[in-house]
Amino acid sequence: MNPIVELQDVHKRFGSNAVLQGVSFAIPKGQVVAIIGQSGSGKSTALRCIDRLETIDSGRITVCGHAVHDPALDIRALRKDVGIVFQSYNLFPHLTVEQNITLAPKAVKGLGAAAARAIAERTLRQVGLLEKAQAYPEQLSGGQQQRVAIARSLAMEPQVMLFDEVTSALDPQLTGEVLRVIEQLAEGGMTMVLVTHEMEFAARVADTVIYMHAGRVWETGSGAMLKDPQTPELRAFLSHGL
Ligand SMILES: Nc1ncnc2c1ncn2[C@@H]1O[C@H](COP(=O)(O)OP(=O)(O)OP(=O)(O)O)[C@@H](O)[C@H]1O
Repeated sequence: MNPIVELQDVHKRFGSNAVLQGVSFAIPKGQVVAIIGQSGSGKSTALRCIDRLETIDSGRITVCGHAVHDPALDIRALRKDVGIVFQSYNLFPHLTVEQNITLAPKAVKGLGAAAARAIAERTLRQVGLLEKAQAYPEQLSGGQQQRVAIARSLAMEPQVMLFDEVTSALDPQLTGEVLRVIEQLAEGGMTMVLVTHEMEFAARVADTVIYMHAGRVWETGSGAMLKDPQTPELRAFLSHGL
């Protein structure tokens, strides 16, 4: 089966800092990949390259048929197929939850008010927050705001979802509710890439776990890899944490 996301020998540097040094991996449709690794190992940069938030120096990235490495890429078309959720939720504070969600479907996809509202209703139900449609972000907990951010992304009906440490800013009791939403998306067959520090979650939900170290993919395997690491680097990472 053709992968829906593929990175081939991707290199990226910021000045003298070679952040990605030949990263390759491929994700079949419907699979979940978790990228783990020490702070600064290049996880977020790899994720951002997939959505062309960073341009790469060399290598190839193909996402949903888009040649992301190509300078002539249609970025708008790529972003319709790829949703990304960050650690910070970036909701508009002066708009209701529903207005936050319907904004892009109206502006980018040209949907009318009723169709956009129907999508907001569906995605809010998906994240368990239908009753908050008319609330403002400040009236919600951090976990609820993050779930709205996920609903907002889903409202564009992406084929691939990228999650960049989406629970890092949350208290432990709010982390669970966000992870449950991601797990339900996985069960629903969404193709996803998760950059995460939640090891137990990565081991349970991801089809493939990728351990990055110093800008390279060091080990790749199923969740079981985290119980039986092969390299001293992954062993050290798992025992010492971040
Ligand atoms: N826009 C940028 N300009 C310059 N350097 C950057 C930029 N973005 C990232 N870096 C550097 O690239 C390296 C990798 O950063 P990246 O955020 O990809 O790591 P990470 O593995 O996701 O770390 P963390 O778990 O702390 O988020 C770091 O040294 C970081 O300082």
